[in-house]
Amino acid sequence: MILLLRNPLCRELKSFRNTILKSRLSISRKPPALEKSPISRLAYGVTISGCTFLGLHCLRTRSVNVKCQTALPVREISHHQFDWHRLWSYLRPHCLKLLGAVISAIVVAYLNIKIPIFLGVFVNTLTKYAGVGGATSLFTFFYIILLSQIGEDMAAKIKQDLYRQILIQDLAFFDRNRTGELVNRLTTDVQDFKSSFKQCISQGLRCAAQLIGGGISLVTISPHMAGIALISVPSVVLMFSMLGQSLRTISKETQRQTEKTTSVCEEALSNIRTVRANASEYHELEVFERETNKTAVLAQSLGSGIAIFQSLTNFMLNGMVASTLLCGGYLMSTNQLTAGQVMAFLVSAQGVQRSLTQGSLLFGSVIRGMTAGTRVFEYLAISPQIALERGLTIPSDVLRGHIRFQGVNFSYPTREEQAVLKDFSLVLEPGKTVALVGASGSGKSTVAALLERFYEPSSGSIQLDGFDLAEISQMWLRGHAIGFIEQQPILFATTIFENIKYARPDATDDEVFEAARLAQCHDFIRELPDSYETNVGERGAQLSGGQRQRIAIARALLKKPTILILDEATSALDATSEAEVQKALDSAVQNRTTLVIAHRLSTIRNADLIVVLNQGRIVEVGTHDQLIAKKGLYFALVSHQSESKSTADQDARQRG
Ligand SMILES: Nc1ncnc2c1ncn2[C@@H]1O[C@H](COP(=O)(O)OP(=O)(O)OP(=O)(O)O)[C@@H](O)[C@H]1O
Repeated sequence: MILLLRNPLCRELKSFRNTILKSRLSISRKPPALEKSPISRLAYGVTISGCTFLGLHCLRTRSVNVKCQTALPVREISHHQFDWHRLWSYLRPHCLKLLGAVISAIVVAYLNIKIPIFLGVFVNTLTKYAGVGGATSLFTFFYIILLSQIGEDMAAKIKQDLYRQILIQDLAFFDRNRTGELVNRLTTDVQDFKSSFKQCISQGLRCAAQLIGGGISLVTISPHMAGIALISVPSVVLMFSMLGQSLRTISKETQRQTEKTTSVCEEALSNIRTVRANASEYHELEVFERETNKTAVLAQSLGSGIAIFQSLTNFMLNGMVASTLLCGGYLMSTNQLTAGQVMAFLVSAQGVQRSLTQGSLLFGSVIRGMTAGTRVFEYLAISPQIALERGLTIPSDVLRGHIRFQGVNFSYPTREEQAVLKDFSLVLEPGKTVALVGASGSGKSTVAALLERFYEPSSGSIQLDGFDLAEISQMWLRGHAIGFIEQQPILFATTIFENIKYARPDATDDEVFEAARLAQCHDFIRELPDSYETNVGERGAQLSGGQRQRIAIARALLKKPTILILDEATSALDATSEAEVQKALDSAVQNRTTLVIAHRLSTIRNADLIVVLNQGRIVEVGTHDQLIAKKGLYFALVSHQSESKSTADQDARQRG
C-alpha cells in the first residue's frame, strides 16, 4: 500500500479525482469576470471542456511517463479542487486563439462527418463527368465516322453518276468539252464538294449551335446590350452575301482555269509521241507554265477576297465587343446592370464572336464547295439527245443489213451554220460493198458517223431493214449490228486477248481465236513472247500500225456484225501492212453490208457501188468501170492519184 501510494501514477489519479470534484464546484459558481463579454463567456465554456480534455490527455501522458512532474504554479490550493481560475489566467491571453482552435477542431469533426457524404457527391459528379466526357468522345467518334462514311459514299455515288452521265452523252458533248475538263469535274470538283460538305456539317453545325446558344444567352443577360451587339449582324449578313457573290464568280473562274490547265497537260501526256516527234517538249512546258500561272493568279485573288472578308468580319466583331463594353459601362453606372452581368455578357459575346470567326473561315471552303457542286450538278442535269439504250432491236434472223439514206441533211451541233451533208440519198443492199470517195472534207466520215448514230440527221431519215434508225437502240446497233474499223484504231493498255474481247465480253476463247484468224492476226500474235497475253501498252503503242489495225478488225468481227464500216482502214499503212490488212478485210466483208470510206482508190475497185461526194452532195454513183467511162469527178480523182503515184514511184526509182 505504501508502495502504491508512493507510486506517482496513484498520486496523479488522486489529483485528478480532486480536480474533477473541484471543477464540479467551480462550474456551479458563475465566475464574475466572465459575466460581461460573450466572447469571454464562450471562451470560458470552451475552456472548461478543453480542460477536461486536456486533463484526460495529461493523465494519459503521465500514465505513459510516470516520471513526468506536474507544472502547476506554486499557489495555495486545496488538495481536493482543481484551480480553474489559475488555468483561466494562463489561458485568457490566448482565448481567441483557443477559440479558433476549438472551432477549427469542431469544423474538422463536422467535415469528418461530411467527408463520406461529399465523397459520395464527388464520386457521383465524377461519374457524371466521366459519363459526359465518354458521351462526348463517343458522339465525336460517331459524327466523324458517320460524316466520313456519308461523304465518301456520296462522293463515290456522285462520281459514278457523273461518269455514267458523261459516258452516255451524245458525241456533240465530247466535241464541245475537252477530256481534261471532264476528268477535272470527276476528280477535283467532286473532291472539293465532298470536303466542303463534311466541313459544313461538322464545323458549320457546331458554329451555328454555338451562335444560337450564345445569342440566347446574350438576350437573357441583357436585352439592351444584346440589341446593340446585334445591330452589326445585318451588316455582316449583307457583307456575306455581297462578297460571297463575287467570290463565287472568282471561284468559278479559278476552277475553269484549273480545268484548262489539266487539259493542257492531259493532252500533251496522252500524245507524248506527237510531242516528241515535233520536239515540242519545251513548248508544252511553256504552255503549261502559262496556264498554271493564270490559275495561281486567280486562286490568289480568291484568297485575297476571302482574306478581306475575314478581316472585315473580325473588325466588325471587335467593334461589337467595344460597343458592348461602352454600353455595359453606362448600364453599370446607372445601376441597370451589375458588374457580374456585364462580365457574363462579355464572355457570352466572346463565344458568339469565336463562332462567327470560325464561320467566316468556313466561308471560303463553302464557296469552293458550292462552286464545285454547281459544276458537278450541271453535268448531272444534262440529258443526252439520243437515249443510249432505249429503242428497237431487230432479231438476228430478220436482220439483213439493208440501209437507206433518204434526203439527209446534216450540220454538226458545234458548227450549225456549216451544212456538211446536203440532200444525201443512198441505198446499201444487203451483203454488198459501197465505197464513198471524194475530196478531203467532202463529208465521207460524216455519212459513217450518221449510220453509227453518233449524230442525228438535221433532216431526212436513215432506215435499217425498213426501221427508222432513230427508233433503234444505239446500244444494240453498235453492240451487235455494226462493226466499225477506224483509220487509227485505239487499243487499251491491256492484253491482246482482252482488246479483242472488248467488243463482246461474253465471247468464248475459241470465238476470240476465230475472230483473230479471220482478221489475219492469229499467226503474228502466236509469235509474240506472251502470245495473246502480250500487253499492247498505252493506246497499243507497243504494236505496229498494221498489227493494231488487224487486232481492231478482229475486235469488230467478234461481234459477227451484219454491217461493216471501214473508215480509211488501210490509209495509214505501208504497202506490206496494207496488203496484210487488205487480206483481212477481204475475208471480213464477205456476206456483210459494207460501207468503205476510201482515200486509196485502188482498194475500192471491186466495190459493188462507188459513190462520189463533193461538198456534202452525191455527184456520181456507179461501178468503177462505169465511173471511169463517165470521165467525171471519179475519173479525175483516179487520174490524179495515178499521176501522183507514178511520180512517187519514179522518184523512188531515181533515188534507188
Ligand atoms: N465533229 C465535228 N464538228 C464539227 N465539224 C466537223 C466535225 N467533224 C467533221 N467536221 C467538218 O465536217 C466536214 C466533213 O468532214 P468529214 O470528216 O466527214 O470529211 P471527209 O470527207 O471524211 O474528210 P477526210 O477525207 O479528210 O477524212 C468538214 O468540213 C469538217 O471540218
